[in-house]
Amino acid sequence: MQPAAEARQRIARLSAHLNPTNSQMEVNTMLERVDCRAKGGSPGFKVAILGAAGGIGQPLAMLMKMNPLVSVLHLYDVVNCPGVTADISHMDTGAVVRGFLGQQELEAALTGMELIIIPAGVPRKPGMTRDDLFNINAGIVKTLCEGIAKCCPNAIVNLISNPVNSTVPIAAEVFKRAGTYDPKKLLGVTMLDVVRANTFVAEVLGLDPREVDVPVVGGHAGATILPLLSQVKPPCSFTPDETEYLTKRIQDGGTEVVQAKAGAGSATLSMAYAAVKYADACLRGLRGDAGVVECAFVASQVTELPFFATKVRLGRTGAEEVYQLGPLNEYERVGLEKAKKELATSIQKGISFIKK
Ligand SMILES: NC(=O)c1ccc[n+]([C@@H]2O[C@H](COP(=O)([O-])OP(=O)(O)OC[C@H]3O[C@@H](n4cnc5c(N)ncnc54)[C@H](O)[C@@H]3O)[C@@H](O)[C@H]2O)c1
Ligand SMILES: O=C(O)C[C@H](O)C(=O)O
Repeated sequence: MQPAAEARQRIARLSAHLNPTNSQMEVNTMLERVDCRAKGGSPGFKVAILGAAGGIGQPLAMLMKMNPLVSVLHLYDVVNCPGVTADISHMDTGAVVRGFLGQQELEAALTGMELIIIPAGVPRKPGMTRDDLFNINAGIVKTLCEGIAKCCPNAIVNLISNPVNSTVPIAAEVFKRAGTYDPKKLLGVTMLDVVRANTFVAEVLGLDPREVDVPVVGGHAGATILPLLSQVKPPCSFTPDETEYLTKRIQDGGTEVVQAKAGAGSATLSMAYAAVKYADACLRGLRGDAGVVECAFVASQVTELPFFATKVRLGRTGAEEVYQLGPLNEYERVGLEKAKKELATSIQKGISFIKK
C-alpha cells in the first residue's frame, strides 16, 4: 500500500477508535493534510489572503509563504494577483501558492480554507480618520464575508480592513444573516497596536521590545486604542508624563505613519509583520498548542458593548476564552469610558450598514 493511503487509513481508524469526539470535519481536515503531504506539499493549514496584491497583502503573502504552519496559500485580489502569485510561488518554502483574480474567482479562492486574512480595502491619506474609509471598505468587507459564509463557513477570519471597529460588526451581521456566525471565529486584528506599544514602551524602559508585553484593549482607532500601562510585563511604573506620552503615541501610531508616508498610504510593513504574528498565533491555536494568548477585537461580554478588544486565548475553535480587563488605574478608567463611547457609535454604524 502507498504510504499516503496507509496514513489515510490509519487516521480514519485512530480517529474513530481513539477519539470518538472528533467531528467528521476534523477528520476530513486531517485527511486533507495527508493528501497534501502526498502531493509534495508540507503538512499544515490552508490560508487565504484577500487583498493580497496590496501594500499589506504583498509582504503578508511573502511572510505567510515562509510560515511552516501553512501548507496551501491562496492569494486573492481584484488586481495584479497573477504577478504577485508568480513572484511568491518561486520561494523555496513548503506552502503551495495559488492566485485568484476578480470576483468570479472568489469562491475558488475560499473553498476549503481554514484561515482567511482580510487586508482588502482602501487605506487612509493624511487628514482622514479610519471612519472616513467606511463608505468604501464596508461594501468590500460585506462582499468578501458573503463569500466566506458560502464557501468556508468554518474558517477563522482575521479582519484587518479599516475601520476595524465597524468592519468586524459588519462581518458578524453578514455571517448571522447567512446562519454561519460563530463569534469565536471572527477576530478583528489589533495586533499592530500591541506591536507598537511593545516597541514604544521598550524604548522608554531601555529594554529589548521582545521582552515587553503590553495589553492593548478597546478597539482600533484613536481614543478607542487603550494601552494598559499598569499591566506591562515585566512589571514597571511610569511617571504621569511618561503615561501620557506613551498612551498618545500608541493611539496615534497609525497617524504617525500616514503622515510620514504623505499620501502614499498607511502602515503596510509593520502591519504585515503584525498580521503574520497574529495569524501564526491563530494557527498554533488551531494546531492545539496550549496557552496561546493575544489581544483581538472580538464578540465580548467584558463590557456592555457587543465587541471589545482584550486578550483572548486561541484554540482549536478560535477565540476560546475572552479575558477580563484586570485591575485598571484611574487614568485607564477614564480612558476606558472615553473608548467605550466612541466604540459604541462605530459598532452601531457597522450593524446598521447591514440591517438598513
Ligand atoms: N487593522 C490594522 O491594524 C490595519 C493596519 C494597517 C492598515 N489597515 C487597513 O488595511 C486596509 C488595506 O491597506 P493597504 O495599505 O494594504 O491598502 P492597499 O490599497 O495598498 O491594498 C488594498 C488591496 O485591496 C484590494 N482590494 C480592493 N477591493 C477588493 C475586493 N473587493 N476584494 C479583494 N481585494 C480588494 C486592492 O486591489 C488592493 O490590492 C486598509 O483599509 C487599511 O486602513 C489596517
Ligand atoms: O492608521 C491607519 O489608517 C492604518 C492602521 O489602522 C494603523 O493603525 O496603522
